[in-house]
Amino acid sequence: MLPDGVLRGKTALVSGAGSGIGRAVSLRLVELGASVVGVGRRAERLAETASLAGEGFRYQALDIRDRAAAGAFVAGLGGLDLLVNNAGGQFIAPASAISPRGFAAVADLNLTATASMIQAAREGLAERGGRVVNLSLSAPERGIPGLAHSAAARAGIAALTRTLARQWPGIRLFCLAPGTVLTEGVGEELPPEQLARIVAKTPLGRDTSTAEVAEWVAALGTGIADAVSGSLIELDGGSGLVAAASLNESEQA
Ligand SMILES: CCCCC/C=C/C(=O)SCCNC(=O)CCNC(=O)[C@H](O)C(C)(C)COP(=O)(O)OP(=O)(O)OC[C@H]1O[C@@H](n2cnc3c(N)ncnc32)[C@H](O)[C@@H]1OP(=O)(O)O
Ligand SMILES: NC(=O)C1=CN([C@@H]2O[C@H](COP(=O)(O)OP(=O)(O)OC[C@H]3O[C@@H](n4cnc5c(N)ncnc54)[C@H](OP(=O)(O)O)[C@@H]3O)[C@@H](O)[C@H]2O)C=CC1
Repeated sequence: MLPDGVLRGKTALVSGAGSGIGRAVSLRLVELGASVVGVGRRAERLAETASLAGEGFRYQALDIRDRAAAGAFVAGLGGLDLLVNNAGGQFIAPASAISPRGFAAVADLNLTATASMIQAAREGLAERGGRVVNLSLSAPERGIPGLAHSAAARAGIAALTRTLARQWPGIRLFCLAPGTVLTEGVGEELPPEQLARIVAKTPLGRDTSTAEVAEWVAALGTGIADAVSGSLIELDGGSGLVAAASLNESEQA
């Protein structure tokens, strides 16, 4: 448990703040004293987060894939202590059924648009010795049947995180990779029985809660882990050790 007020005076930008992990992260950062700016496409979901967070949270409807709007918004924030790139997602499909446009849409959201967010925030983060936390998937480098596009994009973000950690030593960058977090979003993609089977295959036999992800993001935001940069931290009950997630019924498709 982090001490009360540990993030007082800090400013954070959280993408995908209107639901699931992004909402939990935003609420925890505000609870610890940070001023949080939340973005996402659906203003009504962001407004719900705002009503739960109270003072300390403001929001803007924004599609991170709209480069011009996102770049201008992020640069306009000025000094930034923490950027949480949580907006992301994909559709589940066998690799053989992913069209070039489908691949490009997922690669854009989870890699290229996310990279643009980091680039747009670079100066504001550097001014304050800031930190970046990129939400990823556990063990994308091992391959995830059903998520060829997303695994490729998330492995790309892990490589970008390592590269930027070398090139921008004034900014700490992390990838945080949950295994299964039982959010509404994941529930729309996978039926409960399949989620239960994936969770049962993990060494710890458990899912990861939104509160656990939020606590990790907040902790990374405090500077407690400033001896680290560029790392992929797997918060997944050991799922990545055994490649527990296979989202297609058949491994081969
Ligand atoms: C159990 C643990 C492991 C799971 C861990 C992961 C958990 C999570 O990520 S939780 C979050 C869950 N929510 C989501 O992931 C939903 C997010 N998805 C989206 O927002 C969208 O699917 C998108 C952004 C990825 C794509 O949106 P958009 O650009 O609007 O896409 P279009 O509808 O224009 O389609 C573009 C292209 O993609 C093809 N496509 C779309 N859906 C499918 C599908 N289900 N199967 C195959 N192909 C699909 C679509 O057909 C288009 O291609 P063309 O037909 O060639 O034009
Ligand atoms: N739940 C899980 O088991 C796991 C989740 N993850 C990752 O964690 C992150 C959060 O997932 P989770 O909370 O479960 O799912 P959600 O679907 O609830 O969260 C995704 C968020 O991203 C926002 N978003 C999507 N596309 C865009 C866009 N183009 N511009 C701005 N915001 C966008 C959505 O808001 P809106 O639609 O309003 O734009 C939504 O708030 C995702 O990156 C996900 O892939 C990783 C591993 C496991």
